[in-house]
Amino acid sequence: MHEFDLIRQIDSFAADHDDVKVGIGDDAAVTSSNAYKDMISCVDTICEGIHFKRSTLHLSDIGYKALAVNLSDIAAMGGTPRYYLVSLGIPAEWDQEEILEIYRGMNDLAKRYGVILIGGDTVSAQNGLMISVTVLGEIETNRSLLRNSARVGDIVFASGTLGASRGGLDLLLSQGLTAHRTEEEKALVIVHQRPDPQVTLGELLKESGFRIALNDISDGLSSEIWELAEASNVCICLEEEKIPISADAIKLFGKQSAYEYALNGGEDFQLVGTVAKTHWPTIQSTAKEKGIRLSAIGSVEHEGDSQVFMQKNGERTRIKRTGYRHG
Ligand SMILES: Nc1ncnc2c1ncn2[C@@H]1O[C@H](COP(=O)(O)OP(=O)(O)O)[C@@H](O)[C@H]1O
Ligand SMILES: Cc1ncc(C[n+]2csc(CCOP(=O)(O)OP(=O)(O)O)c2C)c(N)n1
Ligand SMILES: [Mg+2]
Ligand SMILES: [Mg+2]
Ligand SMILES: [Mg+2]
Repeated sequence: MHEFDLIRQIDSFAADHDDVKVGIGDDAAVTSSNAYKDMISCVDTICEGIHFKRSTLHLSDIGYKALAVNLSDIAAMGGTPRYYLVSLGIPAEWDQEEILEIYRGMNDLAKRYGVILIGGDTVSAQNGLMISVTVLGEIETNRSLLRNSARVGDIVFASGTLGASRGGLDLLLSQGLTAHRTEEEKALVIVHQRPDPQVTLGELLKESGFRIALNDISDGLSSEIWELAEASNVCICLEEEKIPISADAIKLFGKQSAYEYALNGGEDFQLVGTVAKTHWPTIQSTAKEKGIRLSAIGSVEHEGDSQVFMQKNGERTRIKRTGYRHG
């Protein structure tokens, strides 16, 4: 199985319909709701052994993260999350109190964003806990921020810092859940266990009214930037020195590994996007007023050929799409 190939083949079953504004291929689907609003829907699943182990997430973190990864996809559309449904596949060794603790973690995050649990499904499973969350959100008609909106001359930007989640995962896999940790170590671990979905930033970018292409960083910057380039059919060049690498990751793992984690580690759940150069200072300062860091990390150079390069000291190399891939 090859994740991206499989999805491309599955896409041939998706019929066109006037009410489907965005189907397979972006962070979430956009469908007509009424004259004023579009509905935004997404589903992401996390599986024991693949997305978490008992040694990497507390029970409450499993719930928190299962919802957070979906709020992140709604944020990547500029949408507002409203409702969620949860599907569970539960192996025999998991007991009821453990599952309820997972829900407590999910509820912590749901309350923060006013997202309401409206249903789900519960089945037994043979190997490993599986938790799949569907989030339904909304946005004003035709205002979604899509991956295919990048244009020549745009600034490429990223929110927050990158590489922390993969650093945190390294620490958790080597030290376990309950180790005594330094402040820097704690900071990385918390990003891995309880990533902060950028819903406020997504809404703020949408509110700007500017043409903005947007994607969230689940698989890694290298992979997400390729998705923007391919969806928009443009060539993007990033500047290595401008990538906002987590300072804690640099301190603990050194600059080279931290850079690798920022590019390919994934699960930072920050946003990466593009905006016209003239609008960049406005969105950067609006975000700053809300305490959100946005960094310019590159630019969109030409169209007609999707490519991504990394530039350093005047030399450029083609970025490999080495983010996380299932299969
Ligand atoms: N099994 C599937 N059937 C139908 N659509 C799918 C399937 N898996 C993924 N997709 C769609 O493919 C696109 C890419 O999915 P994915 O890479 O998981 O997005 P993201 O990284 O934003 O969560 C999305 O539009 C998603 O809805
Ligand atoms: C135990 C463990 N091993 C490895 C990882 C790293 N990892 C698992 S899935 C993943 C990518 C993100 O998940 P995916 O299902 O591809 O999310 P999507 O792109 O659909 O949002 C990463 C980096 C992890 N979180 N935990
Ligand atoms: Mg996404
Ligand atoms: Mg997904
Ligand atoms: Mg996702």
